[in-house]
Amino acid sequence: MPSERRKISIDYVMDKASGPHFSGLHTPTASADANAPNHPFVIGVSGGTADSFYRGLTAEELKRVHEYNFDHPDAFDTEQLLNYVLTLKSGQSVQVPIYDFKHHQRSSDSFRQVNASDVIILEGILVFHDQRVRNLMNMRIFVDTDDDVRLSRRIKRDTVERGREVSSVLEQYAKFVKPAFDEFVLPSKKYADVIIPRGGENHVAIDLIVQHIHTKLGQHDLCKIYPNAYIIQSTFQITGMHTLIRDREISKHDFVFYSDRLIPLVVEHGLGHLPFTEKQVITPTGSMYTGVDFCKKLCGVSIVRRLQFSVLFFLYLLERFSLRACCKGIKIGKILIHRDGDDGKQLIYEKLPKDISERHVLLLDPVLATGNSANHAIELLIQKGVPESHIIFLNLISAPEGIHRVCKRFPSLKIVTSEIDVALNGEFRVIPAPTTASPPPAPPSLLPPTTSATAIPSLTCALQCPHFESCSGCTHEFNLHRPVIVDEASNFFKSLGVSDFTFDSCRLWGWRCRAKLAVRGLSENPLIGLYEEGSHNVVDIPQCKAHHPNINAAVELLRKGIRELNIEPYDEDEGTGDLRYVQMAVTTYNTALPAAERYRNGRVQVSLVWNSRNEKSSNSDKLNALANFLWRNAGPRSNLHLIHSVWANFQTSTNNIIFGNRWRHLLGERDFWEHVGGIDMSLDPSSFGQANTRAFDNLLRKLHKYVPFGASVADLYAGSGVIGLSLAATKKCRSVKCIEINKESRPSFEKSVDRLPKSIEGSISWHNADTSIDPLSWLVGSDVIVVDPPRKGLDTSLIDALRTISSHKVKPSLKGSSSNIKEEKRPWVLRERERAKEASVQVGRETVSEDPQSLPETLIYISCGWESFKEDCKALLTNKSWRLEKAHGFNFFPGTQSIEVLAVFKRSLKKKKTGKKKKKQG
Ligand SMILES: C[S@@+](CC[C@H](N)C(=O)[O-])C[C@H]1O[C@@H](n2cnc3c(N)ncnc32)[C@H](O)[C@@H]1O
Repeated sequence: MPSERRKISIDYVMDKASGPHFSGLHTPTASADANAPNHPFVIGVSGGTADSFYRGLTAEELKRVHEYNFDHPDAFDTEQLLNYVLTLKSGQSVQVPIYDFKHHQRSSDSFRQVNASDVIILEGILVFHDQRVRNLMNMRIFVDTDDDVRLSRRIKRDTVERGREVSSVLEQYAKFVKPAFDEFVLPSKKYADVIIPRGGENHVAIDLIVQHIHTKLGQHDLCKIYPNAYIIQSTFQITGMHTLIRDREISKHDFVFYSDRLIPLVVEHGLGHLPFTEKQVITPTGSMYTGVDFCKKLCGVSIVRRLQFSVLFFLYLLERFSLRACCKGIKIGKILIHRDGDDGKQLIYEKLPKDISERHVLLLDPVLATGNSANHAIELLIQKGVPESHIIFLNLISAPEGIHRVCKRFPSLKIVTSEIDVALNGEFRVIPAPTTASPPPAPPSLLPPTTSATAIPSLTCALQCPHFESCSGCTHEFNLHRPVIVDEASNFFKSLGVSDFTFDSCRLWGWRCRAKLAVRGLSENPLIGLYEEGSHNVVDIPQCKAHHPNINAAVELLRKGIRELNIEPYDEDEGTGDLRYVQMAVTTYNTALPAAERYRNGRVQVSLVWNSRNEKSSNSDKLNALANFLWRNAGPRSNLHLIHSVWANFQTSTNNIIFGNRWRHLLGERDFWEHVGGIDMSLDPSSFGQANTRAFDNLLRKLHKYVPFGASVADLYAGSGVIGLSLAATKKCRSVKCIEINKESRPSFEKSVDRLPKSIEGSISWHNADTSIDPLSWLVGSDVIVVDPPRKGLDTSLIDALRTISSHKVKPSLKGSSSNIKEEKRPWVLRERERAKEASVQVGRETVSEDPQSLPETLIYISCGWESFKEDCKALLTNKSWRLEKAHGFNFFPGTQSIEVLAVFKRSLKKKKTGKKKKKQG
């Protein structure tokens, strides 16, 4: 970034902040209060003193002013500070008091007007002291300045600006300032998101922060920051077209159709920036019309890389149809950027008209990601003599990083785009803005990941949650897009011969669609959240950054209901109280809404875990009242249709198990559907469901690649059978067996099977069984085994069976149906034959379509527990019965160090001894 520009933005912040430490920053074209954004970005800077909010001293205090501790939190009017920040946040201006240091009073006749702003900077040495103030901040910065430097600055300020003696400054420093700093200020450092060593001279840190704020200001603000960036006016039509072309499931026909509609809009907008000359024509009625003449000398240049089909196709459409249709006689050129060279940006080819320097250039690139290739191409055009101001850069999707990079470097060039996404992820793919509800598509990776990019804590991917310190839900605040464990995983797999481990990120915030929260505290002040690390204290987590926003909204409503209806939260020590836990699960399955709006409008299934044996217990009136309260306020008849359904679970045991065995559906739709892995899946509240639905969908789609069409599959630890059913539907499996210990999952399986396409002919069954008992019987007869165990990993008996499977001989008696296999091999089933029959569900053809003698060739291990996975993986590989072929990681739990792993193992086939060898041996 040119230093001159950097200085401008910082000076601007500083300029506004130079008053008494409470400042608003308007981006250059932001208008006053009326247009202030709904959510200004509040930055707390612990560095100076919050002079504006000193209390005026009483007559008594004035008498002994030398003993008054101005550095104690009590010296400030925190309530007023809180009020002012809230007012500014709500879009109204405030009149900040001015403190008179001579008389130790607030000036009665003057104040400073601070208008509502996009960015509010709240500066003061103690601004992190009060939790309520801290919670209002989006970002907390601690300026770490050396003690000596602080003292010398204080001496200078108090003697020069406040007319005090050096000796009195020193006395005050030793008596009050330093002790208060050590007692209140230093400990508050832990609340900072960013600590800046060396204070304001640290330009690298300040630059990072400024960049972060720029990103936070959002897409339209980028256009305010860079007058050379233009975004075409968004309409539902345009968003709709984006939604369609970004959908990975779009048909080719629709992709062509909608791209062909969208691209000309960008091109037309770009053409509007070309210079024109006035021209007069005579109309057929003989009158004169004064208009303009188009710019004649034009050239369209596309940036070409080795890209996936969709991007090349975009370019093709851009050139052939949009440009040629919009601008008759336009010349076309190409710049090929080859990314595999030294630094991934080596230029290898260019084909441009000879007179390019005389032309206006429309530079075309469908996606502007990092901006590296674009800058490279622009430099080349400038070298060829094209003036910077003659270049208009057109693209469909831009990442803020790319806009920053190009606009800063080439301020006279213009960028026209149709959407600006939120950011780039760790793999330098654009992350769609939150309004885009579809999962991130797979736009091209424009650069290979570099180590430096992952080493810097990414502020754009920071959690920024006020509950981080106390809540046990998240363990990591930065680089949500790439948990540190990914590097460990990558090395682990490399050491096992898999060097192409990939990691996919998805939503970084609002990803959790299923949350179990404890309810504790008092009815007038309920705490709804998770346990504090290592304790049984529940931390209230309103507005959790990981939760789907509608879970947060439902939690707030529940809190209100608890208060209004006087519901007693559970008391663990006494075993008393009514409401123990709540499970909130979001369904984004709503076919009445356009796909892009489904995620945002997800509805919440609320399961209230009630401290009683059943619905006839004495406190059940309150349960019904609470359910009705939720339904009345956020059910289908309310303005805010948030709640999908309400369930009750009855639990009285004193152990830590959340759910009891008894469930009751109280209100709303009974069935809860989600669309994942290409199928509609029903999930009862009692069955296991993945919390990160979007990331799970990504995983399933990857998993499909490793299962051949027509395979027979055993899905162990199956839950409701989502993996098995998704394979049955997409891979037309010959047979699918799902094995699950929790019988509550069966109804979900049955309902989901009913929704499978009728064309599926294979046999599909679900068995209520413990995988660890006689595991071999589930393995034999399947080509592919999928295991998705809980965090603790595979049962030892299953690992043993997998390790020894190659030496397994199928007894002739085992031939026949799979149920025969069970009956022969598992005496406990024989003994309980009737019950076992009841516990299995079979759909599809009667004839069993697995080869009872075949042994699995592929093992797909899905793991949510990295440590146990490593152990299981080593155990599977030690006797060489399996080899690891592929491994992929998925960001299922942003904010934590957990990742979900999909590992594919292939069974090592024993080499048959050749006749030659036999002879030799003989
Ligand atoms: C991580 S979940 C996966 C469920 C399913 N694959 C899904 O994605 O929805 C693990 C499942 O294994 C089940 N389970 C745990 N131990 C088991 C065992 N010994 N035998 C069979 N299932 C078991 C649990 O009840 C749970 O449903």
